[in-house]
Amino acid sequence: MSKFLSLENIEKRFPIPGKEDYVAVTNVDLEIKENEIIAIIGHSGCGKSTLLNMIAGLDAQSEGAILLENQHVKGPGPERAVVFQNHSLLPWLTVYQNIEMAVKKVMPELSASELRERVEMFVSMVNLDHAKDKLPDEISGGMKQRVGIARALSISPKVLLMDEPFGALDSLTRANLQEHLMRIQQKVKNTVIIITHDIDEAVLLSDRVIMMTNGPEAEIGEILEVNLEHPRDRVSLQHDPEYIRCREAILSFLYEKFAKDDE
Ligand SMILES: Nc1ncnc2c1ncn2[C@@H]1O[C@H](COP(=O)(O)OP(=O)(O)OP(=O)(O)O)[C@@H](O)[C@H]1O
Repeated sequence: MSKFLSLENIEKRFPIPGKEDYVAVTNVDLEIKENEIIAIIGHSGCGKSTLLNMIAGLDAQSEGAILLENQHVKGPGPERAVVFQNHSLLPWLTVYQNIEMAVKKVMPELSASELRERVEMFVSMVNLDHAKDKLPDEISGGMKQRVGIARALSISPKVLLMDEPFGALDSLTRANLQEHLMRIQQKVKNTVIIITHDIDEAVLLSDRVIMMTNGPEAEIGEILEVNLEHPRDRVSLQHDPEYIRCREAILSFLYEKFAKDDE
């Protein structure tokens, strides 16, 4: 089987004026399968965003290669959509228009009716039909994040990259968005890489959890397989031995093997 997304021996160094380069991440080797959901977890500063930005093509690695379906990643592209923590919506456009703009840009060949159909499908997918004509300032943080997810998915990316997408939200809104994501993922089944600080979120959503050691020179410390069927139900999982095993493995990695004093 051909490879889907490969990170090959990635290192990222940042130049520091007057000093040696800061090596943020090093030796990162990872094969990600199509339709796989990967969570990346690690203490603050271990290079999670750095890694995601390189996969997004927003920043270049210093060493190594990133290949998506055998093509080198050299810059941003519509096959890799990103959702950030602070939903970067355009404030002067409505919910509908924010999604429409993305679709228009990536799929200029669509007719007016195909465009409308596609935008409406993604507005509905995140249950925002009632708010489609509102401006970002007129909706809640959780709703904004749903628009960000709909906008990212509306261009049919091969890979959805999420940098702590629910990090700024309260726990109930966060749980609600996780449900949305799981439901949508059952339908669209694309490959997802999600950065999180939240152990339960990592186990609930992902097929594998990539645990990073602390920086500088952060590396992949351990990779945990989450052997739980999708769709998952957060309530029944609480008592599932596999869920408990995964939680404990991450807790032990973060707070015993790679504990960090300043957090
Ligand atoms: N442009 C830059 N110049 C110099 N150092 C940088 C730059 N960007 C990131 N770093 C450093 O690289 C390391 C990794 O940063 P990164 O933001 O990827 O970590 P993170 O794991 O995503 O952190 P957090 O969980 O706090 O968001 C940090 O020590 C950070 O200070």
